[in-house]
Amino acid sequence: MSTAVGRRLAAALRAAPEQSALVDVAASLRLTEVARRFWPLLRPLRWWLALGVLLLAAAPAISVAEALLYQRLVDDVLVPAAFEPLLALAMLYIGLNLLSGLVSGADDYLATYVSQRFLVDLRRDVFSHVLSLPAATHDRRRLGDTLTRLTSDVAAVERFMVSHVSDGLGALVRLVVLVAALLWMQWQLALASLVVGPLFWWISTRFARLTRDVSRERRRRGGSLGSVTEEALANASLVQSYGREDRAVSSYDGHNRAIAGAELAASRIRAVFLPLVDLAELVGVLLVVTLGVWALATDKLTLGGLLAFLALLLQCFGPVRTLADLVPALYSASAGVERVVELLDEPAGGDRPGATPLPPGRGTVSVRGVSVTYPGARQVALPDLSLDVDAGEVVALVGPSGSGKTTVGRLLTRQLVADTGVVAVDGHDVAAHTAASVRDAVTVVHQEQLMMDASVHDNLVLGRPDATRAEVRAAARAADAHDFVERLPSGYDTRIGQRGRSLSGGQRQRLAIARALLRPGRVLVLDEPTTGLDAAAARRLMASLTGGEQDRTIIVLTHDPVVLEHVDRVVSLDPDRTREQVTT
Ligand SMILES: Nc1ncnc2c1ncn2[C@@H]1O[C@H](COP(=O)(O)OP(=O)(O)OP(=O)(O)O)[C@@H](O)[C@H]1O
Repeated sequence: MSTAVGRRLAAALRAAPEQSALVDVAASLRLTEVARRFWPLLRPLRWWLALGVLLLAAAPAISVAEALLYQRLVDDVLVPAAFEPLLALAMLYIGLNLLSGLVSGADDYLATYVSQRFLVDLRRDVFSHVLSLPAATHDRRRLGDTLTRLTSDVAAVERFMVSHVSDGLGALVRLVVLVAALLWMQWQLALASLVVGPLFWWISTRFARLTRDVSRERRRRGGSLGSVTEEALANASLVQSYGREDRAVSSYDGHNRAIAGAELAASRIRAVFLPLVDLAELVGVLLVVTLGVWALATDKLTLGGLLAFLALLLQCFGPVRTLADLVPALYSASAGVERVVELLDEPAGGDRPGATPLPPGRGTVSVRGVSVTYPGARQVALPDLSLDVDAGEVVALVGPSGSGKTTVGRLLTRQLVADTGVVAVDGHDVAAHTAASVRDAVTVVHQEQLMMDASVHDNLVLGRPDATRAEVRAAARAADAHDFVERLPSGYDTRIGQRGRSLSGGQRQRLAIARALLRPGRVLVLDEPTTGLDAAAARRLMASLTGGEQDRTIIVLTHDPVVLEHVDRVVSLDPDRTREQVTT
C-alpha cells in the first residue's frame, strides 16, 4: 500500500475533529495501570470469577463430546445407512444438549452477578467521591460531563475489568480445550490450521489503537453533550427569555453529530477489520480441507472424523475472534476508564488523617489572618481576614459584591480550607476536626436557595430527619414561613417541584432558613437571608431570628441595610472602609 493511500485510509478511520465547548481530554493510562487501580474492587469477587472460568471450561468439553457424537453419527449411522445405533446416539445428544443449556445458563447468571456487584460497588465509590469533592471543585467541573462519567464511563470500567476479561478468559479456555481436541484427533491437520492464529493477532493489534482513538473521541463528545444538555435545561428560562434556543440546539446538534461521526468512524474501522478476519478464517478452512483430502486418501481420518474435525475447527474461530477483538475492546473501554480515573483523582475535601470530632462548646468563632485563593483564580478571594465573634452574638459581615462573604461561609463549614491562617469554632481549628462534626456545629443557609423536589416537610427535616411535626412548625414560624405554608394546597405535605420552583424566591428563602433553624448547630451562618423579601418581611424575619429566645451565634453575610438594624455588630470586608463598627 502506498503511503498516500495509507494516509487517506488512516484519515477515513478517524472521528471528525471540530467544535467548541468540548470537555478536556482525560490523561491516557496504560492497561496494566488501569487493572491495578480497580483490582481492589474485583478482589472480593475473585472466587466467583474462578467458578465462572470453570464453567467456561465445561462448555467446550461438551462441544468436543458433541463433535465426537457427530463423528459416530456419520461413520456408524449415515455412511452404512444403519438404524441400530441411532437411538443411543440421539439420547446422548439430548443429554449433552440439556447439560450445555444448564452450563451456559449458570455461566451467564454468574457473569451478570459478578459484573453487577462490581458495578454497584464502583458506582457507590465514584458517587461518594464526587459528593466529597470540595465546593470549589464542583464550581469548576461541568455537571453534565460529571453525570456522563458517573453513568456510561463507569460502565466502561466494568467492561474493562469484568466483561472483557471474563470473555477473554472464556475464549482462551475454550480455545485451549478445542485445540487440544483437534491435536488429539489429527495433529498434522491441527498444526496446519493453527497457522492462521498469528494472522488474527496481527490484524487485531493493527486496529486496536485506531479503535481507542475513536472511542476517546466518542466518550469526550458524550461528556460534552451531557454538559451542553444539562446547562441548557437547567437554565431553560434564561435560554428562552434571551432567545438562545437556536444556539443551544445548534451546540447540542454539533456534539450529537460528532458522536455520530465517531460511531461512523468505528463502523468504518469494523468494515475494514471484519472482512480481513473473515479472510483469515477462510484461509484456515481451505488449508484444512486441502489437507483433509490427503488425510482421507491416506486413511488418517474417516469421513466422519474429518467432518467432526471441521466442525470443531469452525468452533475455534469464535474464541479466536473474541481474543483478537479483546485488545481493541480493552482499548475502547479504557477511553471511558480514563475519564473515571480522572474524576477519582480529583482530591477529595476529606478529613485529615486522625481528625477528631469538634468538641462541644457555646459557639464562639475566631478567624485569624485567613486568606483564600480559589484554584485557578488570578485574584485572592479573601485577603487576610481576622474576626472574633462571641457566643450568642449576632454579627453582620458586609462588603461589596465579590469581597468574599460567601467564601467566609464556606470556610466556617469546612467546604473550603484556608490557604493561610486559622478558622476556629470554640477555640478549635476546624481543619483539624471532621467535616461532619464541624457541619453539625455550624449551619449555613446558602445564598442560592437550594431545595429538593420533595414536600415542604421533607425539605425542612433534611438536616434533622427525626424532628417532630411540632418542631417543624416552630421552625417555620421562626422563619416567618408557617403562614404561607399553611396556605399551600396540601400544607406541609405539598411537593414544591424541582429546585422548589413552584414557590417564590422569598418563600424558598424562608424555608431554607427554617430548615437551618431545625439543625441543632451552635453557629448559624446566613448568606443574604433577606434576598427576595420585601422590607417588612425582612424586618419580621430578622426580628424573629434575633429575638429573645435565640441562643446561637449568628453571622449574617449581607448587603441589606434592614439586616444591620438587627445585629450587635457590623464587620466590613471592604478594605477601603472601617473594618468594624458596633451598632448596639
Ligand atoms: N469557585 C470559585 N472559583 C474561583 N473564584 C471564585 C470561586 N468562588 C468565588 N470566587 C471568587 O472569589 C471572590 C469572592 O467571592 P464570594 O462569592 O465569596 O463573594 P461575595 O462577597 O459573597 O459576593 P456576593 O455579595 O456577590 O455574593 C470573588 O472574586 C469570586 O469571583
